[in-house]
Amino acid sequence: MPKFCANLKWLFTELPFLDRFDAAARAGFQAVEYASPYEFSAAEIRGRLRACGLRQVLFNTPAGGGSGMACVPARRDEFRDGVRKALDYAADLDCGLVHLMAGIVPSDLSRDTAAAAYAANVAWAADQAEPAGVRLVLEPINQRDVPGFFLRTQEEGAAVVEAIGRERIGLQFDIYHCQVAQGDVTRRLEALMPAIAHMQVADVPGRNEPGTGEIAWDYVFRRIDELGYAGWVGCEYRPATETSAGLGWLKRFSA
Ligand SMILES: O=C(O)C(=O)[C@@H](O)CO
Ligand SMILES: [Mg+2]
Repeated sequence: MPKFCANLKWLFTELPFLDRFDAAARAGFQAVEYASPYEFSAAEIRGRLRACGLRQVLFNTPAGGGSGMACVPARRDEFRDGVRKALDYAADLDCGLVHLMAGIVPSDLSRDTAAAAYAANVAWAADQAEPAGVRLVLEPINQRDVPGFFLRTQEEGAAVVEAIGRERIGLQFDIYHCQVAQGDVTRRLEALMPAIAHMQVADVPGRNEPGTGEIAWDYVFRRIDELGYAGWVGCEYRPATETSAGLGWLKRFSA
């Protein structure tokens, strides 16, 4: 069974954000991820991580009021400031992965222009991240949840990873997005595993706990193990009722 970390943007939302670290630790998680630490000082978050004995696995570059901006040429300076800020937080929180948010292609921009900006921004960011000991990850997001998001498929993300170098950046394979956008999840896991640096899970269609929808998680988790994936899997789902009451799937699928 893979090792799971709690996504504190989606889980334990019954509590204020800084109280979610203790709740995650009490629920048995050893690591956490979330979208944005920036509303708090790194010292505040570091204090919670240390008090709860939790590891910080991942967070995102600043979203810029949306889903990032790496594909938008006019926002390059804002993008670069965000990467620098993310790397500062990553150093303070001893976080090895940062999700570089691609952004939505503006309606007046051609996809080729967005792709050129994205490639240049990812390359620049990888040059900043490498000496900081941070591996950037790129996540394709389905077009139903985020229409116009730049990275649409797992293969598009993997192609950028291969172009920049998988030892420098990786693919954030969110099984929920893969199922919604493309399906054929385990074949894509098999084909793209060398590029995958992080995974996330939620069931389809409700984006609730594994076991509440159409995905055969016992088979998927078995294939992830058989493929030798040693990274973390983020629990990025909306609890169907209350977070702790919904954690039974961890036992159900690990039996
Ligand atoms: O939406 C998702 O899926 C994520 O992983 C977010 O962190 C990106 O917005
Ligand atoms: Mg995700």
